Amino acid sequence: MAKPGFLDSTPRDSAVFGLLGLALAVAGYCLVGLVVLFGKKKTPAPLPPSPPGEFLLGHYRVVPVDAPFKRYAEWGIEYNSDVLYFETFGTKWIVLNSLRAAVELLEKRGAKYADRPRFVMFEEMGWSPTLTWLRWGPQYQLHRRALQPPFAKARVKQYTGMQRKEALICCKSMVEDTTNWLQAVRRCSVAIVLKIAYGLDVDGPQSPWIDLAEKSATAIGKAGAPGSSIMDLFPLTRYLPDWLPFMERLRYAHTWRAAIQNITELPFRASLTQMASNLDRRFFTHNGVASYQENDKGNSQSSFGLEDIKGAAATVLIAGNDTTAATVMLLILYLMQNPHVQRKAQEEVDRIVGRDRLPTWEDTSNLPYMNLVLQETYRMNPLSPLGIPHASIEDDVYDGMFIPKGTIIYQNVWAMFHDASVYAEPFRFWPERYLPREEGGSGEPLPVGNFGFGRRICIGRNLAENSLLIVLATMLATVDIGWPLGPDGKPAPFEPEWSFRGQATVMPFEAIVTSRSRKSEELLNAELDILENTVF
Ligand code: HEM
Repeated sequence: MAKPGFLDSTPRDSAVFGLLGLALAVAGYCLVGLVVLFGKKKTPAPLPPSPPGEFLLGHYRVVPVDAPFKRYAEWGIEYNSDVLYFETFGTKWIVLNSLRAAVELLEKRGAKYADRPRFVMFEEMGWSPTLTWLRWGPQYQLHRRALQPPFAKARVKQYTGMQRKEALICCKSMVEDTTNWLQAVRRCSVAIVLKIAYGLDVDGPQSPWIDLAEKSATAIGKAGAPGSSIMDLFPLTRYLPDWLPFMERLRYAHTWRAAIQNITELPFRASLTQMASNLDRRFFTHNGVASYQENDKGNSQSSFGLEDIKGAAATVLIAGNDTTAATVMLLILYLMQNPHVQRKAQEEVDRIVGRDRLPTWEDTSNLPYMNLVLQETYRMNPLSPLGIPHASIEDDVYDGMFIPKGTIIYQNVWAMFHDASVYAEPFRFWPERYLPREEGGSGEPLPVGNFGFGRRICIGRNLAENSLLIVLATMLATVDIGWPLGPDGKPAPFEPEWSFRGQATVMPFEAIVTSRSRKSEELLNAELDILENTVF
C-alpha cells in the first residue's frame, strides 16, 4: 500500500518527502551494499559461477529487462554451468538452466525450495492473499489445500462438457467473423474459468468480464519477471514518489492497481448476489462462501475467510484465462506458419473422429499427433520462460555449489526447451521430434516444466490441458487457419512480434480463419442448438 500521507500531500511536499526518502534509501542501501561487500562470511562451498557485477550495484544493471532468459542461457554456456548466481544489495538469485538441476532441487529436494520471494511490486498492485504469491507457511498451505483438490485430474472431468461447449462457441464465432479470431479465443478462455471460479457466465463478446480479465492479464503479463523490480530488490523504494525517472515499475504498479482491485472485487460480489438465489456448490466461490457461512452459524471459526476465498477465486480467473488464451494464440500461429502440420493434424481428426460428428473430450486421448502439436507449442514458447520464482528455505549444496538460505530460484525453462543437445534444431516447430526414430522422429523427450516444478507446480494444469485439447480438436475439425493475403492476393510477408517482459507472449497478429466445410459449419450449429439450454 502507498503511504496515505503521499496521496494527501501537495506536489511540493511530496517532492520534498520524495527526495528525502530517496536520500535515505540510497544511504541505507549503500550501507547494506558495503556490509555485503566487505562482511561476506565464509561459505561451505563456492557459490555458483556468475558474470561480473558492478561496484555496489552488483548484477542489477547487468541482467537485461527484456528477454533475460536468453541472456541467462548464453551465460550458462559461457560459464559452463547449469546453475548461475547473481546478487545485488543482499538480494541473491540463482538461475537453473537445466532440467536436471530443476528436478534435483525443486522436486527431489522440494521441501527446501517451496517458498516464494516476497513480491513487493505485486503487493503495491493491491493483490489479496493468493496462492501464487503467498510465502511458504500456514496461510499458503491453507490456500493450496483449498485450491488443489477441486483442480485434480479426476475432479476437472466434470467441467469437460462446459469446456467443449465453449470450444464450439469459439469456432463458430471464428467462422462468423473470419478476421476476429482473437476475440473468440479470449471469450472462450475467460468463460471457462469465470464459470468454474464464480459460477458466472460470459454473455457475449462484449461482456464486461472479458474486458476486466484482459486488463488484469495486461497488468500482470507486462509487469516484468516476478520478483525482479526495483521494489522487490529494495523494498523501501516502494515509498518513493512514482514520478522519479527510475521508478517506472512503481508507476506501472499504481497505474494497474485499479484493474487488480476490480478483478478481485467485482466478480466476487456478482457471485455473492447470484448464490443468494441460486447456490451451486460446484463453483469455487459458491462452495467456499457456503462452507464459511455454515461454520459461522455453527459458531466454529473458518480458517479460510472471505478475503481468502476472494483472493483464491481471483487467482483462478487471472492465472487461468490469459495463460489459456495465450497458448491458443500460439497454436494458431504455429498451425498457420506450418500448413503441413495443420493438414496432418486435421487428417488425424478426420480419421479418428470422422466428418459426421465433432470431437468430444473423450476423443482427445486418441489423437496422438494433435497431442504432440500441443507439446511442441509448449516447448517453442513457454509462457513463463523463467517460471514463477521459488525461494530457498535453508542452506543447500548442489554439485559442489553453495545455495544460501533465502535465495530466489528462477527456472529457465526456455533454456531447457531450446537446449540443442536435447532438441535438434530447437527453433524449428517439429511435433514429430518426440516420436521414436523408427517412426520418423528423433525420440526427444516431451518438454517438462511448462507448468512449474515441485510443491508449487501449477494447480490448474489439468484444467488448462483439457481446455487446450478440446479447443485444438474442435479447431482442427471445423476451421482452416490461413496466412493473411497481401493486396496482390499472395501470402503477405509476416514476422510475429513478441512481448518478453514478464510473460513471453506473441502479440496479436492477423490470420484468416475460415470454415473447413459446409458440413463442419452445419455440425457446429446443430451441436450448439442442442447444447443451448444445457446447464453445465
Ligand atoms: C497453459 C496454461 C497455464 C500455464 C502455462 C501455467 C503455468 C504456471 C506456472 C509456470 C506456474 C508456477 C509453478 C511453480 O512455481 O513452480 C503456475 C502456478 C500456478 N498456476 Fe498455472 N498455468 C496455466 C494455467 C492455470 C490455470 C487454468 C489455473 C487455475 C485454475 C492456474 C493456476 C495456478 C496457480 C494458483 C498457481 C500457483 C501455485 C502455487 O504457487 O502453489 N494456472 N502456473
